[in-house]
Amino acid sequence: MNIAKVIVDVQAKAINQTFDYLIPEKFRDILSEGMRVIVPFGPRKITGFVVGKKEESEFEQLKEIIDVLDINPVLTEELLELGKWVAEDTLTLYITAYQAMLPQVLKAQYKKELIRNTDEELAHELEFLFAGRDVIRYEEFVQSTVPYTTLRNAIQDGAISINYLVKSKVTKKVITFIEPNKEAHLLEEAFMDLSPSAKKQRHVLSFFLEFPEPVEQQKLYNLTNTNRAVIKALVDKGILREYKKEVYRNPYDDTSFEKTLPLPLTKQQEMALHPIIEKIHNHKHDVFLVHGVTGSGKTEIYLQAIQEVIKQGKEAIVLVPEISLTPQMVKRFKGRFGSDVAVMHSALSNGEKYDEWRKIHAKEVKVVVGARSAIFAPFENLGIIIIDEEHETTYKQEDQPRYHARDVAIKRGQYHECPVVLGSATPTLESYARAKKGVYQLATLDKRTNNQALPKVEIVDMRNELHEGNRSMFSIALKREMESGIERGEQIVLLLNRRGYSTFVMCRDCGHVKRCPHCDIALTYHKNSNQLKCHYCGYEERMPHLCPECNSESIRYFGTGTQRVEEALNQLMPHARVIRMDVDTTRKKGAHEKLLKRFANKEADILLGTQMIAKGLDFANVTLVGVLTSDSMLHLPDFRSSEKTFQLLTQVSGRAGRHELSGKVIVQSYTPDHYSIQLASEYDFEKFFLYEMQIRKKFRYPPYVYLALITVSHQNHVKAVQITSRIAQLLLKVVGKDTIVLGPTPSPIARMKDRYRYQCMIKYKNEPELRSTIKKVMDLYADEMRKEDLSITVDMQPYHLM
Ligand SMILES: Nc1ncnc2c1ncn2[C@@H]1O[C@H](COP(=O)(O)OP(=O)(O)OP(=O)(O)O)[C@@H](O)[C@H]1O
Ligand SMILES: [Zn+2]
Ligand SMILES: [Zn+2]
Repeated sequence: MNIAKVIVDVQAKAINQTFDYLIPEKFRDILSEGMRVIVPFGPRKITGFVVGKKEESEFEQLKEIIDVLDINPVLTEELLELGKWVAEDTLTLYITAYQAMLPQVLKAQYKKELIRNTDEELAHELEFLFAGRDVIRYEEFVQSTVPYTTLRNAIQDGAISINYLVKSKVTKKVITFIEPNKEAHLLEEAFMDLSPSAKKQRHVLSFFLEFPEPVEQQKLYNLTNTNRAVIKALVDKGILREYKKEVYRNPYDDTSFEKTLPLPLTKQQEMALHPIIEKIHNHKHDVFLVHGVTGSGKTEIYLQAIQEVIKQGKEAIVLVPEISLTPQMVKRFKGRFGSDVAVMHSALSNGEKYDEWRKIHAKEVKVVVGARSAIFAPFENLGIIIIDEEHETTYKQEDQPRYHARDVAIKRGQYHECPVVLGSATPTLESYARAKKGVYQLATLDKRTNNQALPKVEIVDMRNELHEGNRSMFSIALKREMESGIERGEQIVLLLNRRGYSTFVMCRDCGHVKRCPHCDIALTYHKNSNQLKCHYCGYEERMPHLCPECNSESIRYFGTGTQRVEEALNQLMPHARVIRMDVDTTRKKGAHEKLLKRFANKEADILLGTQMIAKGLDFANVTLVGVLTSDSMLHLPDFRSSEKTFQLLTQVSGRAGRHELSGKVIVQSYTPDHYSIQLASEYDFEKFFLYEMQIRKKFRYPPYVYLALITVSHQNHVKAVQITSRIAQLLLKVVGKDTIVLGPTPSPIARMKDRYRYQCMIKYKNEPELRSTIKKVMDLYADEMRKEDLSITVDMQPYHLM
């Protein structure tokens, strides 16, 4: 077959189709589906994905493929199909979906090199090409006469590998190792010969006498508390030797994880695991919802299910909300499965991400633990997919393609005929409703593994505190509990719920609030730089001394940032040691882990932080959890705000009393009677579910209906309204009579970056044609979108209603 069907990298609606290209003779044997190619497109050369091959084309005079970028396909047949589905389901371009499935490095064209991995004889032509070298530039191969099939075979045998040169740096990292340069008894002699005053050198040698293996230079510095000069002196004397070695940039040092063994399961764990194992054995797809209270041992269930999958020679994907936020989670998977685990998350550098992806692609690992996009891991023999904390909204991508990882997981589970496990202490209403209907299999764990009761929750009415003259952000009860906890040598987690509660600037005299001149939103105060910033467009200005409206001096910032809480805490309890964890203190790579480690080592009494401390943490010594502002989220214009509040309170309460010590939770609130706060304090998920479902039914929200959100934005206000209104009318004409089309209404942020934003929301139960209808409507505006800077976006599963 000498014609390739190619999806090209052009971001335009009109181009969302395959183009035929002729496959030149030299690529004919190796070119296969799922490879990236370079093709001519108009006057340009662009990349594309080969999605099929055929004998004949209805077009004449096809252009030829210029180059092939991969020797092994980067997308499997399954992933090609999956990408097509994702694109169609989310109304995105095929190319956008395919690119979302690959690490960044593979989205661009990078230089490549070929590395010889073996001393054994290569094929004749290859020996000639390498000419005694271990590494050659890929271009040398392209310019040679060596057939592509020969190279492909050598790569498949593992004799040669391809390396992408990212950012002109090699993707592999070079590390310096130090080792003894003499045999043991000679090393001892050398030790004796050293002058007794060379204390540091003697110390290093005594280390090597005990551990004569090579050790990383950096580690050696730490282990022996020494420096470069000392090592260099020993190297110069010929006692030690240094050499450089290429290693994978492994962000996690596998040897540093303590090996763990499967725990004997509790009865409830056993009952949850058993049906999953059954599906694994019978190669059947099914979706399980493991609803287990915090600390009920859900992770141990995942681990043992994966173990079974690995035993069958299959692979596992584990999604966690944003893994950099839960280093403890990585530890648990690496501890059980060691170097069989790849880790993928957004805090890794592009090179590191690529390394992890490549380990999966090369089948060097069995398990991937990762954030949302890890759902596209190129495994070909999946035995299980696990989504931990399935209620987290980070599983929904907010850019194109706007997919939900849960949907993709189920699609892949069906293809591979393997179970999908959703786990949470607070499942989404959507999932729980499905489980109750029997669409998913429900397993309930209502006991903690340590058989401790869930920590008791006390709700403090902050309005009363105010009446009684306590103007601080800490209630009397919280202060009392914190003090007695610290006295007993126990630790405290303090949550500041910052969503919808940022630090804005207001004039106390006239009420004027500083807003962004380009977006319809209050500016946020940044203390360090004494500036006001817009979080949507990046606009910034200096904090004013006087109110621009009334010239009063009483302009100041409101709201409670973590910094301010920290200051207040230091005043209230000067002896307490506080670790603050928020976006500011965790920006640096590895900072997150360091802070948690310090807390685990009891270097602080209080861990103060935002949402990021609410989940996944497991510290034995934490007995008190305080929630400073439990209701700040309740008033956001989002129908899920009660659900999110319930989830957050339940999750953060679960951080206390997880081991021997029992725990307590204090929730401060201005709306203590709100059902989501009341029911969270009673850990009554079932009751919350029933109550909230009634509300969703009454107001017609998911899971009773599906939503689609169309957002139109334009610099001209009238135009934005008109187009949204026209779209709403067009849709109204074709949808069924049960379907509701709302709009045009201003988006919750009605202006952003000087563009007016209007939206149209569709609530429907059954509209099989809705996607194609919306597509047709969008096509009407395709020209205007290209030429007039009109933007129309569609979200078929909106989470951020902002
Ligand atoms: N069968 C078991 N026997 C004894 N201890 C167990 C068992 N299973 C789990 N544990 C321990 O119980 C604690 C809680 O388990 P785990 O963290 O897996 O719970 P979880 O349900 O995932 O909690 P969360 O939702 O709060 O993250 C952990 O310290 C874990 O090591
Ligand atoms: Zn004023
Ligand atoms: Zn702005």
